[in-house]
Amino acid sequence: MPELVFFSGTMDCGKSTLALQIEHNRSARGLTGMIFTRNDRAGEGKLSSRLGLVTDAVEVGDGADLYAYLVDHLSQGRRADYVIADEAQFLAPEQIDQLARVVDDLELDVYAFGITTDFRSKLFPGSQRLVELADRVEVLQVEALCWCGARATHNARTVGGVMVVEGAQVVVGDVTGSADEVGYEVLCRRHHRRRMTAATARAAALSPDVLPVTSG
Ligand SMILES: Nc1ncnc2c1ncn2[C@@H]1O[C@H](COP(=O)(O)OP(=O)(O)O)[C@@H](O)[C@H]1O
Ligand SMILES: Cc1cn([C@H]2C[C@H](O)[C@@H](COP(=O)(O)O)O2)c(=O)[nH]c1=O
Repeated sequence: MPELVFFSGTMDCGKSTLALQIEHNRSARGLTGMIFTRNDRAGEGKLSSRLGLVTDAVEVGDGADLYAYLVDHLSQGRRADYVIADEAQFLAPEQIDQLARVVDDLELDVYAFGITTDFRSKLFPGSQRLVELADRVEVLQVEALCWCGARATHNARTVGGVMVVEGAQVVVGDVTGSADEVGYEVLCRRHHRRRMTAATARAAALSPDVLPVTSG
């Protein structure tokens, strides 16, 4: 039976790498994938991984109908044996419904990849719909780690290394942002709640307030 599978995790846990591996393994067996993405850091119409691999993809625009796109593609006599949707958190809930219809009516497997929650630990609407509709939700096995060594479960947005909690839900960026620009850092829940990033933890450790008091 074809399935809608949601591969979810924090930023930087290997989702796009797995998407590219699934694509590689299937195309090596002569299958053809339809690859959708939206707002990849590498630019429009790209699916990229931090390991350096990149492939072309169909950039999903606002209001695009993914089911109609596939029906049109197939009715032109072109092939699609399975579907990959990366950065699926950026898709609208209706587009997730369309992907579910691709599974049920076109009988294609759909593999969706995305982060579940935003920098405020709120569900992205697309991810919420995926959790509601997916046949399976798979959590990535390679764990991203918080600076404290615990498993990272949350995405923090940072400016100059300091966690921020105000701003638009969507701001494309990376976990390797330079000091003064908007970036992201993955944290465990404890440190996300305390808004303690690697930079602020380092600063706190160096603060004279926490140095041992010397007598005399
Ligand atoms: N230089 C490197 N050497 C080995 N693995 C790396 C390197 N850089 C990144 N990675 C791996 O790639 C992962 C990020 O992969 P990516 O597919 O871009 O993540 P995601 O799509 O989940 O944000 C990291 O968690 C790490 O495991
Ligand atoms: C937490 C959070 C992230 N984003 C953006 C930042 C990146 O461009 C993508 C995630 O990509 P990745 O391949 O999983 O690293 O999402 C955002 O727009 N808003 C957020 O709150």
